[in-house]
Amino acid sequence: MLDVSQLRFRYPDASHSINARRGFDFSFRLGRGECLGVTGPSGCGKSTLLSLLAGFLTPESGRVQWQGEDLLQRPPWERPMTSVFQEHNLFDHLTVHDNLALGLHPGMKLSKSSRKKIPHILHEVGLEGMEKRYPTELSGGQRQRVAVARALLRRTPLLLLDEPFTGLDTETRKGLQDLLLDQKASGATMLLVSHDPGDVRILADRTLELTA
Ligand SMILES: Nc1ncnc2c1ncn2[C@@H]1O[C@H](COP(=O)(O)OP(=O)(O)OP(=O)(O)O)[C@@H](O)[C@H]1O
Repeated sequence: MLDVSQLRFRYPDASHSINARRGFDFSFRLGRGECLGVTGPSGCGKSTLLSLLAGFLTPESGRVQWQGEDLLQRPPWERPMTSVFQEHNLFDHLTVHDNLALGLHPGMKLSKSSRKKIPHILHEVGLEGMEKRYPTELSGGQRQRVAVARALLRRTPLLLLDEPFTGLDTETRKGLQDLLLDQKASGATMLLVSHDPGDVRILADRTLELTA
């Protein structure tokens, strides 16, 4: 279970937003294999919550536990989670293949069976044959699909998804949703930030509605 309790945070320079000045306070619990839809108006703190969980921001106080273990003590790279943000998920100087290989092994040392996973996942996200392209040679939606593919390959127990379907056509969106539903069925726990009630309805078991 992911147990987030009274996780408090305030941006040091929050002068330009009432919401951020007041500070944020998040509490919820999420079981293994569940998806929490995080919704609310622009600026209510959805991305802030994901950054706190991922360890990119440090809370003033509160608790984040996964399976009873305190995650706040761990640096971002040692937390059992993968994030997909709205953009800037990929390394522009690496090919699609190498971006995915990094998801499988930090030193890109892949076994034979791991190597086979790359063309397979590219096929699954509708990008077969694009291994040698660089992210700058892809559309925004294609880059997003590579980012989701990498998150799926990593198979971490927790997935933090911030508007992962932005800019995707209906068919691609449906394909990625099916992949994420499969991942959920095999036990992945997810937080899904989305403005789209349809995405939330399809993937989320519960919603956390944040207010501005
Ligand atoms: N680095 C920062 N310094 C100061 N304030 C910030 C910083 N980053 C975000 N904020 C403010 O904190 C609030 C929450 O931002 P956040 O990005 O979490 O909102 P959000 O709910 O994800 O919005 P959106 O739906 O538009 O992506 C906003 O008012 C934003 O202006």
